[in-house]
Amino acid sequence: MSMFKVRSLGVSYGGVHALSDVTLDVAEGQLVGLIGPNGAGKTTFVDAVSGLVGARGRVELDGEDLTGMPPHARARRGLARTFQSSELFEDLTVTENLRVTAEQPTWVRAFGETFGRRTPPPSAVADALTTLGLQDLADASPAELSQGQRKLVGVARALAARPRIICLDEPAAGLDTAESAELGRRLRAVADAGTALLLIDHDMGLVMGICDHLVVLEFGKVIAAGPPSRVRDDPAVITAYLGASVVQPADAPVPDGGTPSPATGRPGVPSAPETS
Ligand SMILES: Nc1ncnc2c1ncn2[C@@H]1O[C@H](COP(=O)(O)OP(=O)(O)OP(=O)(O)O)[C@@H](O)[C@H]1O
Repeated sequence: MSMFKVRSLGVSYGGVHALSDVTLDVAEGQLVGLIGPNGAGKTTFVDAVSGLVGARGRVELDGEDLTGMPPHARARRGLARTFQSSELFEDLTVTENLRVTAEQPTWVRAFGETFGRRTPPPSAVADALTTLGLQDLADASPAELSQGQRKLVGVARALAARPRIICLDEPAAGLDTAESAELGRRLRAVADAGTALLLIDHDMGLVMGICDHLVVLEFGKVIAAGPPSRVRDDPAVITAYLGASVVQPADAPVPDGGTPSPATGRPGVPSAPETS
């Protein structure tokens, strides 16, 4: 059953219709990928559902209407997100970075509990470190971490707030293949443990390999949705990624995910990862 429901979401920046009538569902523990060429509206979607930009339509979490709520109120109800350029607090250890989201000031906690709001338990930080495989780095400072580890800490920090869903905006950007694969394994573990994920990324090996369901945007509209195996063969998706002028036979080799097509400069057609 759908836990996160978005209905007919629309966003316009002046005359630019960045999103039009986008509907999307995420079930508990489901990992849904939101993909599309550059400028398709993916970040705008996350900005809109998290309340950072005004939008038409409706956003619902666990049956509660979030539409019109400010970002902090949506976060309090369990909607977390990461940013494309999410930075860690460099003066804090990994554990302390997680505590920033996990621990609320006493008065906020008391106020929230009075009105029945969720309060993350003390184990939230330890659980997030374990799920992301970061226990051995708990006392490290961000300067000591690799790029891949920093991304894992960013996800752990969102997870430490015990959200119902995390929207991840390009978490694999800048990672090498091995780091991206490790991130994928950890994201799958987060979802399998019950936290829903909405994953935006241009790394098609990652997206195709771990997502349960994909939604594809082009020019702010949904052009395809379904399981990865079906979406990757959808003619509208192939055209969106390669450009309308390029006709690609079904069995033709495809460029790697994220590699610009020479014809269009757009990222490669979604391709399934190789399985070993
Ligand atoms: N603040 C803004 N003001 C005006 N136009 C904007 C603004 N933010 C985004 N846009 C436009 O909205 C459209 C969608 O942009 P968005 O960043 O959501 O796409 P995206 O799919 O996330 O792209 P990318 O994969 O490159 O990150 C684009 O045409 C973009 O130029």
